[in-house]
Amino acid sequence: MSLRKAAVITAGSWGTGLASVLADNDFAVTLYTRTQAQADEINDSRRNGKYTGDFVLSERITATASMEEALSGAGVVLFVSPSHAMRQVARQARPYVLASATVIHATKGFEPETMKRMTTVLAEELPHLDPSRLVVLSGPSHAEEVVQRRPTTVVVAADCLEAAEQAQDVLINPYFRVYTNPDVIGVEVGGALKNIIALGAGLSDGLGFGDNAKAALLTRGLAEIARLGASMGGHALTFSGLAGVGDLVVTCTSQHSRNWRAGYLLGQGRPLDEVLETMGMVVEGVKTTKTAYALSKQYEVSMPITEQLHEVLFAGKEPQQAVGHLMGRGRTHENEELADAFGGKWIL
Ligand SMILES: NC(=O)c1ccc[n+]([C@@H]2O[C@H](COP(=O)([O-])OP(=O)(O)OC[C@H]3O[C@@H](n4cnc5c(N)ncnc54)[C@H](O)[C@@H]3O)[C@@H](O)[C@H]2O)c1
Ligand SMILES: O=P(O)(O)OC[C@H](O)CO
Repeated sequence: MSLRKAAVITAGSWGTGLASVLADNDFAVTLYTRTQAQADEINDSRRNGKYTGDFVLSERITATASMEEALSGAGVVLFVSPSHAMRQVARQARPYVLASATVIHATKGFEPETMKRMTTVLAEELPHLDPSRLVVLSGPSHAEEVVQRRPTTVVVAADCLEAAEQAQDVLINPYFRVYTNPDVIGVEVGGALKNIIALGAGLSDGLGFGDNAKAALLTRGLAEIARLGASMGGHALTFSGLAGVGDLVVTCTSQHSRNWRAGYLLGQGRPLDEVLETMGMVVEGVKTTKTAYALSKQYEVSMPITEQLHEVLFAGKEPQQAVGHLMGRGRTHENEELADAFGGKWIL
């Protein structure tokens, strides 16, 4: 059987997870690695040790440190680099990405310097592509479970329905269920912002708080995500879907989560630099906290959890003090819109 060709850029944990899905879906996959040593390891041992441990990669996956070789003839291209590296990686890829390719990104974050979403960065760096066909993939999906073919659901969004359906078509299989969604902004913003709340949930667990605190963080965190997301142009319903609640739940409750684990170590009193060093993998929530804090000011949206986490991460505030601040704020309604909706019915 002649296999269709897909390229996955770059070869971290999620890149490896998605390469495995594509290999299972009858693609010959080329995985772009940052170093020749990593490509050699993958090709020789069928393992990507640093990122997916002992998981044995499909024979259909080949690694290369050459961007040209990775992208040559690829009808499907997946960008999965950390958000801070997306522009550089896309620029490097530009000469080799076919104009006809289905281009999907699965990165959760904003460009730190510009606060731009990843489809914006890709549209700027790949000007020969139709921007309405750029697809974002998001949702509750830890690579550790995807490589073991455990049931997982995700969402793909694009302005162009046909492009979203093409992405759905190449990725869906019996253990990887892919839904389409028209809300590119909502899906990208939801996927990025949940990492902040996951850091907070880890911090809460590291401090020894209980399930009540975590449920509060999830619920009030979702309110913040939806407020900023809607101000940026996302649709409220997206935040109650896979790219909102779904991803928030998995990232705040799973020990696979890099963001939760980083928060947990911070909660145990470890300094941020040391935590990031220990993790060895990207913890998107740290840079995203800085961006979301700035966006909350720009859009004049109240984001108290993000604000307190920002103080803890970047201004040396003690986590206990941040919790005291959150719990001791002035009294408010749970939801202003709901209070307004019931306005006539309150007994005054
Ligand atoms: N790991 C998961 O389960 C998972 C699931 C869904 C989404 N994501 C998202 O996918 C993205 C990637 O996460 P990950 O967990 O695979 O990260 P990772 O740390 O496992 O891997 C990152 C990869 O990017 C490469 N890289 C880092 N900096 C680079 C640079 N400057 N230039 C080129 N390459 C560079 C690294 O070599 C590595 O191959 C993140 O936005 C993350 O939020 C991850
Ligand atoms: O491991 P994390 O915290 O980077 O989260 C990975 C995915 O976004 C979970 O859906």
